[in-house]
Amino acid sequence: MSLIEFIDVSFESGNDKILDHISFIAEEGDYISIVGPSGSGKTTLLKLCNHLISPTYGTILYNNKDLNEYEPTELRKKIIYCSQIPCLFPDTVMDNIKFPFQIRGLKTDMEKISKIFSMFKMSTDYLSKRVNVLSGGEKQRIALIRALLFKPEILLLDEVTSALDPENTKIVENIIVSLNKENTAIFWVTHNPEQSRKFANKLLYIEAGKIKSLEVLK
Ligand SMILES: Nc1ncnc2c1ncn2[C@@H]1O[C@H](COP(=O)(O)OP(=O)(O)OP(=O)(O)O)[C@@H](O)[C@H]1O
Repeated sequence: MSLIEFIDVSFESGNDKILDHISFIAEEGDYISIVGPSGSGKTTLLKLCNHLISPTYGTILYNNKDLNEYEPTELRKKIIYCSQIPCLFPDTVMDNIKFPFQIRGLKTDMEKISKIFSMFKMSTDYLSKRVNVLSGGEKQRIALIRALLFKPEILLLDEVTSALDPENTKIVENIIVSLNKENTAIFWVTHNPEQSRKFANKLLYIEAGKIKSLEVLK
């Protein structure tokens, strides 16, 4: 079943065509690797899916309904974007981790938090640390933990292992694969050729704002 559908979507800024009339369908349970040269429009595509930006032409459907018809805050509980440079509040790790509970009007669940930290093989001692003392790789993992506390329908990942060592990259990849098995659709922008083909069922190749191919891998 169609989960996200781009129908003739363009994104322009001034005279620049950043995405140029692209159309594709992502289905439930898809794991799509998005690849292409630097500046080809990959991040722009992810931001459109999350309604952080809007198409200047064309339509995006989510569950067969125009993305514009969803209330952005509600949409972003279901479609979560993790940027390459983690976007964390400049407070403690705990302040960041509490956020997904707060926006849902829920009490912070320490058991749930401990469980997810252990999945990432991270100590909960990080909770009291301030974000500004964390390394780039630690920030990437904290942002992922925050994104995964409540299972998204679609997870948009933008080079989220770029600052991680091979061991932590493997841990993150395994977590993402398990999540995909539980039916979360994954869109993963990566410059790592091995990572792009290992787990995905589709490979979307973008060049100069156009889709050059959508290869079915499995
Ligand atoms: N809002 C905007 N206004 C103007 N130009 C933009 C805007 N957003 C992106 N661009 C430009 O569009 C192009 C595509 O950007 P985008 O970040 O989507 O590329 P990318 O494929 O993700 O690149 P990378 O692999 O380097 O992260 C770039 O040249 C960028 O500078």
